[in-house]
Amino acid sequence: MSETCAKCGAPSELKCSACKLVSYCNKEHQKEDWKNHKTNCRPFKIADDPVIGKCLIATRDIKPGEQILSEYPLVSGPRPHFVEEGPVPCPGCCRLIIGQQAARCKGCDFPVCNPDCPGLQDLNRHGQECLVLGIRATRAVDGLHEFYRQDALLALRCLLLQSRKPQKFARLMEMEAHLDKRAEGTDIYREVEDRVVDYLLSNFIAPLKMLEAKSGMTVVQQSSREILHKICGIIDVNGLEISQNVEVTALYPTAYLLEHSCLPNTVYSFDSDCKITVRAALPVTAGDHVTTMYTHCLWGTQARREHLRETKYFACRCRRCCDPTELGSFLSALRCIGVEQEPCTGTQLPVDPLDEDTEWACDKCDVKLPNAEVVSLVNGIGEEVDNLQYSNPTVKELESLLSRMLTFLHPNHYHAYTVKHSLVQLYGHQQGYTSNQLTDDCLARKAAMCKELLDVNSKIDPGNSRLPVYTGILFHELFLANWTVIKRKWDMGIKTKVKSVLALMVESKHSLEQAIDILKREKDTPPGEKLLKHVRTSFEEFQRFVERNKIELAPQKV
Ligand SMILES: C[S@@+](CC[C@H](N)C(=O)[O-])C[C@H]1O[C@@H](n2cnc3c(N)ncnc32)[C@H](O)[C@@H]1O
Repeated sequence: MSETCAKCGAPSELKCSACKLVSYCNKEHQKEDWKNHKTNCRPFKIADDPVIGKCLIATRDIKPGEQILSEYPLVSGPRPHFVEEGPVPCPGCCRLIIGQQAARCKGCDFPVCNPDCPGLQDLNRHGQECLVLGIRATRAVDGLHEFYRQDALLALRCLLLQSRKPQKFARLMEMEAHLDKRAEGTDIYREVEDRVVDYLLSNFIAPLKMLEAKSGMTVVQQSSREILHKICGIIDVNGLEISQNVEVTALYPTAYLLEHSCLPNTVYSFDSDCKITVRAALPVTAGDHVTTMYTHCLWGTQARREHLRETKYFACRCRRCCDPTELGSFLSALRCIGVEQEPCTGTQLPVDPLDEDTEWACDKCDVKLPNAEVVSLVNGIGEEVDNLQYSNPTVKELESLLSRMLTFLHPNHYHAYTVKHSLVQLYGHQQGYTSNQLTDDCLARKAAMCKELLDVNSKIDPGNSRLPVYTGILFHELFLANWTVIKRKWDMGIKTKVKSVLALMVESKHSLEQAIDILKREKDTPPGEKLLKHVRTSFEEFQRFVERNKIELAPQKV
């Protein structure tokens, strides 16, 4: 980022407010430079689409890795999850704490990480809401989660913005809340009414209104039920979740306009002050919509579309959703078992993936399946996978479930993917399957599984924007499988003069380089940082081996 004037080179503090990428020493130089800067400033415009609403359209070609926007949130706060038990976020810093054992805020008695947490005094964080929460005189004895509802804090923070930062409040109120889909009588209305609206109104806003009437001073101008419902809708539809040791939800002035695609062309990251930076993950051409992903990349089309319908109130029609094969990944596909007299080896795919009740048809025989049957089969297998995953499974248990599910599911089905991704991390590590104990066949199976899953990832996440840690793990585990094979061969005197060994060395180096390249961007997340450390250690060991044995490989970039 430039700290000298883009026009004259003098020290400068005034940044272009749109892109924050260039600085000027004064307004005149900024104006004079605009002709030159406007082609590099924010590379998008805001458009209004009849289906999507407001969205961002690229105004020039953008290369992968290039910054698209960077900005601070209008407001941020504890993620509004309904918490019935377990850890809760500290209202000062949003780090998770055990409420029952935690210290309490001196002002309002809410559980906090530490009474001196700097966020407790900060007006942009807990500082202002604390004054309102402190109005309630009673303190919790039992039912801590009912008494101190962290899930209502962000809504209160948004409400209080109107007196302190009216412009930010006005921008917030422009956001889509989908109130028509959250009207009285819906489950979400009842949930929000009970958990947030009644809670805030009866415990804090009503007493605040009495104080306002007595003093003649107004702290919150608008505090009706309707406005609180609207705020909760805005948070649910537009909030971005930040999970870096904290549980924060934040609302951004421009980034909220990123529309959804199941094949997004951007990736975003946050710094410790919740500043978001959005970069291109794929090449973006002038005129393209600038997109992100609101749902889970590793879910099949029906699960993703249902999630989007229920939480964001729209029907996704992106390229991946329209394609029965999901871009050739076959993530939702089933195996066709044919009929009794004529077993089949074909693949069952949805006839119309955009129809929630689509028929499924085989690509080889005439067998068709009703959607209800597919849903029941897939949900049943999904439950088995979840139950097994929670029980710390053994390799044998996972292998057995995988072999049973593959009677009905395509090998790339997302339930099979989950089991295989666990298996590749246990082969070579779990007792009985450590690298010394693995048979050559098992090593070959591990490497093949890694490659299958990497192939799926390259189709559904070509920009490595959604699955970087999954992909990093796969490249590293592929390296570990190959590495064990190489060392075994080496010990038998089969060295790089043998073509297959040299090829394995080259593949190993490539796997490590790919893993490091992808994980470098994840170094600020706890799982990314931990994995990157392991991969770098493997890379150093690999390099020492190459040097010691004077092996000639293509030049190394990392
Ligand atoms: C975070 S907001 C994005 C800004 C919004 N378009 C607006 O006008 O304020 C999310 C909402 O945008 C719309 N949206 C986003 N992506 C969409 C898509 N791919 N197809 C249809 N609607 C979409 C939906 O109404 C969704 O609930």
